[in-house]
Amino acid sequence: MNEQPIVELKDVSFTYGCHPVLEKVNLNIYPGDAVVITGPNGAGKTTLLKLVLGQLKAGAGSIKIFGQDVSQLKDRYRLGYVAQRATHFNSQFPATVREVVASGRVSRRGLFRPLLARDYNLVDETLELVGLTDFRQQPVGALSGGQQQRVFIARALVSQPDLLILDEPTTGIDAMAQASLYQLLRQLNQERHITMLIVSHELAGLASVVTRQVCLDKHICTCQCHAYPSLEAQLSHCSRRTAWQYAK
Ligand SMILES: Nc1ncnc2c1ncn2[C@@H]1O[C@H](COP(=O)(O)OP(=O)(O)OP(=O)(O)O)[C@@H](O)[C@H]1O
Repeated sequence: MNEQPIVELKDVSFTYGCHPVLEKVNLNIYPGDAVVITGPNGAGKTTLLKLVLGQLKAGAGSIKIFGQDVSQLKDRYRLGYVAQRATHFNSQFPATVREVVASGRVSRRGLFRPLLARDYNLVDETLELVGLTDFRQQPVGALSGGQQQRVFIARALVSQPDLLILDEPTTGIDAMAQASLYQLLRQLNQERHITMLIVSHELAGLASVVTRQVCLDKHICTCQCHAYPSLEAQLSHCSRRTAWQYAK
């Protein structure tokens, strides 16, 4: 592939104190990819996302985002991030859905520059895209878990990121909300061409969304891009592998 990767991890290692978590991890993500990272609890998946976001610094190796060293990246709004358990929201929190989504525009505009009419137009378009137009004036704490997850996806999308990063996006939401979230993610990737990096254990549900799966165990990241006749076969292999790792 000649295209420049959006994310390029080369021999990345990371240690919390004296507890090694990632060792010589290599991973490239290209424009248009929808990559899911799976692996057992404690494998280092969230740690890897934090390294990509520049929230943690690798102990060894290099991380490039849009071709720049992650520590030099200026346009942070190009990375849209929905954290794990983003939906564990205080139900008394007074902000409306529209206000929470609009706050995602601040990183694009700059902290001291007020939002303009065109920013609010984009907020409303994004609310429409995620199916929350009718809820825009409601307090975000009053929404269901699945609806709140959409609010946070909209908040990440409204800065018009080149890469959307989602950590366990389906945690705590029911099967119907999960199915509609998968449909939204598929639409964002296939129709809007948004590149995605998703951490999830929900392999079956994501089969129709992702273009590639990466299995992360504590030390090794294995990309099995072309080894299987179908994505389903690849996912099935990785599920078995993960189950085996749990059983160890
Ligand atoms: N701030 C921290 N300080 C010390 N150790 C940490 C810290 N954060 C995570 N760890 C440890 O690092 C390892 C990897 O954690 P991480 O959260 O990246 O795993 P994960 O694969 O995302 O797990 P899960 O699937 O449970 O979310 C775990 O053993 C965890 O206990």
